[in-house]
Amino acid sequence: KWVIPGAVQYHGGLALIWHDVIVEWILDTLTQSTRPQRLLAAVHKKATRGNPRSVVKAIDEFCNQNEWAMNVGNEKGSEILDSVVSETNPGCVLELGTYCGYSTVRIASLLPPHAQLITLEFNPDNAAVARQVIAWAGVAEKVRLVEGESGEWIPKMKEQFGVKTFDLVFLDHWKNRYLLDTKLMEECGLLKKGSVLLADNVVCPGAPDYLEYIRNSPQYKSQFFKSHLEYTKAEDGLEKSVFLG
Ligand SMILES: C[S@@+](CC[C@H](N)C(=O)[O-])C[C@H]1O[C@@H](n2cnc3c(N)ncnc32)[C@H](O)[C@@H]1O
Ligand SMILES: [Mg+2]
Repeated sequence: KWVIPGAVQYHGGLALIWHDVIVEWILDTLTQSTRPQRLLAAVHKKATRGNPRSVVKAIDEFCNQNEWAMNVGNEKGSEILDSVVSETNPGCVLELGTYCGYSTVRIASLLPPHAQLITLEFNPDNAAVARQVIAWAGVAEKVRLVEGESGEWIPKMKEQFGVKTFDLVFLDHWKNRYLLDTKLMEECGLLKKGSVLLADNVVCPGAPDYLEYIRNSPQYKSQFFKSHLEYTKAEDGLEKSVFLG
């Protein structure tokens, strides 16, 4: 366990430098493994195969007790992401940024029968871990994990996967891509009246250009949900934006 200075818990920028750069580098060096590999080991040890909520719980325990990781986390997950998924009851979902599959499992476990979730991840090591986490959770048949860059794959969604439009898009990849990929989804005709965009980390690390666009565009009705950066007390939140067509 790490004794974390108060400033690191409450200051988003410091928290990210500490957990996502310094501690990760130290632990990777000491253990000769990667954070996603350690997270996967915790899933295998603590979660029940075929039980998605036990996978989510095992990852949250690992991140609260052992080491921070960039999953959406339990606070934002249970209070915002789960509610939006349940209210939207989507048939077709796109997730941008899979990492280890934590939010993928959370979303997939709430989908109605026959719904499909496509999740994009460009880091092959993360994707390899995510595949195993998704399989362990027993939600693989609802999930198509696509390895590659969002900018390259969004334009191929219709032709490669037969997608008409997405009912829900969870944006949680690198923050400078939120705006570009939203405009790309619009251009590619992937949004319809009522499609919901849910963007994580709009405060920390922050996506100011995205917020400026989505809050001022007459094509969206947008709402902010205040919360905290995953596994910390630093300010963060999600932006839910409904496409009005
Ligand atoms: C914050 S993590 C995702 C966390 C995950 N949604 C969760 O809550 O469990 C962001 C991930 O997006 C991936 N990523 C970043 N930019 C991307 C892009 N343009 N296309 C595909 N993947 C991307 C990164 O490799 C990283 O694994
Ligand atoms: Mg996030």
